[in-house]
Amino acid sequence: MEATSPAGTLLDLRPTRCLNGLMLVTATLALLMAAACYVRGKAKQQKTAAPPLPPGPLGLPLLGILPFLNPDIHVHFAGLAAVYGPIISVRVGRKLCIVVTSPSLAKEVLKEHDATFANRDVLAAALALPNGLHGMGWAPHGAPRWRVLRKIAMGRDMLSQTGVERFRGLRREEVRRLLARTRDAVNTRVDFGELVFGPVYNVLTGVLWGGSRREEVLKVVEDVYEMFGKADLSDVLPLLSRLGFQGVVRKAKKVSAILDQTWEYIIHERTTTQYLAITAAGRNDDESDIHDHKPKDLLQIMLETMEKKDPKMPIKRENIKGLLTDLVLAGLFTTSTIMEWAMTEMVQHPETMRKAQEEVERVVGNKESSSGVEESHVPELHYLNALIKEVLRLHPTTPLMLPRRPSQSAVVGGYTVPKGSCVLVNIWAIERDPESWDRPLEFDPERFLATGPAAAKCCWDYSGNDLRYFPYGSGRRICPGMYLADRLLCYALASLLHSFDWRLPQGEKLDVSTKLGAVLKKAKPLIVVPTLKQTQYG
Ligand code: HEM
Repeated sequence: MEATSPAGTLLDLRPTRCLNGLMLVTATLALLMAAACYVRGKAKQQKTAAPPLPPGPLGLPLLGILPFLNPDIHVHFAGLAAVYGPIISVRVGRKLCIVVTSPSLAKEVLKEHDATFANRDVLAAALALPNGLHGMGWAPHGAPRWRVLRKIAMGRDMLSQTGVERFRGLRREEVRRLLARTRDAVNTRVDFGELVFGPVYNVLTGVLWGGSRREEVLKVVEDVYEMFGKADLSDVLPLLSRLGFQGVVRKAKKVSAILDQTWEYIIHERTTTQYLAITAAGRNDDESDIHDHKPKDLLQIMLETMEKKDPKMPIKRENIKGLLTDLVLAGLFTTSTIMEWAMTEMVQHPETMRKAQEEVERVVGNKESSSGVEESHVPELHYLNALIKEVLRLHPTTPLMLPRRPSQSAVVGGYTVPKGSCVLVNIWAIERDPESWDRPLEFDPERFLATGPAAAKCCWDYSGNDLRYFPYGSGRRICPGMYLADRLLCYALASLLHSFDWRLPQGEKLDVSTKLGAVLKKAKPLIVVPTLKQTQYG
C-alpha cells in the first residue's frame, strides 16, 4: 500500500510547485520590468520629442503661401497672427518663416535666446555683393569681424553717444544749409523727403568717409537700395537662381562691382594724399574736439586700425568697404524716411506742429534773443522728442525688423523654431497692439510724456529693453546708428519748425498710404509749402 501521508504528498509535490512559483515570480518581474521600461521610454520620448512647429496656414506644395502673399507683408502677417496666434509658421516658397507678434515672444527671441537668434537670414542680394558679408549687417554675430566692426562703429570716437558729439560742427553746417535752401523755397511746393535727404546724406558721408565722391557713391547706393527693396524669388525658390532666373542677384553683381571700384578710389585717395596730410598734422586717436569741423572719420579710424595689425582687431580692406556700404545704406533711407513721416504727421495734426513750435521757441528764444536752434537745446525739447518717438512707433522703418536665423533649434512660446529658419519680429504690429497701447492708431506724442507712476512703470526709450517699444531693435544686433539718427532728427526738425511754418498746398489732400521696399516709406512723396515764421533765424 502506498503511504500517502500529507507530508509525503507535500514532499512529492514540492519540486513542481517550486518551479511553478519561480516561473510565476520571474514572469511577474519580467512583466513589471517591461512595463517600467515602457513607461520610462515613453516618458523619455515625451521629454525629448520636440514641441510642434507654430501653427499657420498650409499653403501650396513647393510654393507655400507665396502666391497669396500681400505686398504689405507685415499687414498680411498681422492678419495671420490674429487667426493663428502670436507665433506662426508659414512657408514662403522653400523658406520656413516664423513670425513673432507679441512683446513676450519678441522678448524670448531678442533677449532670452539672444545668442541663438543673433545671426541674420542673409538675402540673396546681400550674398551677391562682393563685400556684402564682410561688413556688419549681414555678418554672423559670432564672427570676429562682426565683433571688431561693431566695436569700431560703436566706439567712443564714432557712433556711440559720446562719439556723435564730435560731429556737431558737421551737423550744424548741414542744418544751416538746409535752412538756407528752405528759405529759397518759401511759398513754393517742396518735396519734403527730397529736401531733407541731402543733409542726412551729407552728414552720414561726412561721418563715414569725409564725403568725397559723394555723388558717385549715391548713384550706386540708390541702386543697391532699390535692389534690396524688391522681392527676390531666388531668396525663397533657390531652384530659380540655379536655373539662371536671378533677377536681383544679377543686378546686385553688376552694381556692386561699381560700388567696389568707387570705394577703392576713395581708399586710394585717402591713403595717398589726405591720409598723409592728416597723419602729418599729428592727429592721434584721443583727439575728440566737438568744435573741430573735420574730426577723424570712420574710414580714417579703420585704416589706422588695419595698419596697426593688432591681432585682436583684425581688419581687412573688404571689411572697410563692407562696413561703409552697410552704414550708408542702413542710415540714409531710414533717417530721411522718419523725417518725412514726422512732417507728414505734423501736417496731418497741426496742433502737434503748433505745440512743437511753441516749445522750440520757448527753449531757444525768439528772434531778438537767439541766433537759432543749437544742438545743446535738443535735450530740453521734451515734446519734440516725444513726437519723434511717436513717429517711430507708428512708422517703423523695417516693420519686420531685419530677418534673424537661429543657429540651433529653440523653443519659443512652447513651439519649435527650427535651426536655419527665417525669424521675423512684426514690430509694426507689436507697436500698434491695443493690449500695450491706448488708442494705438492715434498719433499722440503725449503718450511718451507720461509723468508719475505711469512713467515709472514703463521704459519708453531706445534701449530695446521693453519689448513693447523698440524702434531701433534690441539685443546684440541693436541699431548702432541710433544716437546719430536721434540727434540729427531732433536737431533738424527743431530748426525747420523754428524758422518756418509748414502746410499742404492749397486744396490738396494728404495721402498717407505706404509702400514697403527696403524700408516702409510713404507711397507718394510729401509735398508741402514752407512759409517764413515771424521769429526767423538761421
Ligand atoms: C531713424 C533711423 C533708424 C532706424 C529706425 C533704425 C532701425 C534699425 C533696426 C530696427 C535695426 C535692426 C536691429 C535688430 O535686428 O535688432 C537696425 C540695424 C542696423 N542699423 Fe539702424 N536704424 C536707423 C538709423 C541708422 C543709422 C543712422 C545707421 C548708421 C549710421 C544705422 C546702421 C544700422 C546697422 C549697421 C544695422 C545692423 C546692425 C547689426 O546687424 O549688427 N541705422 N537699425
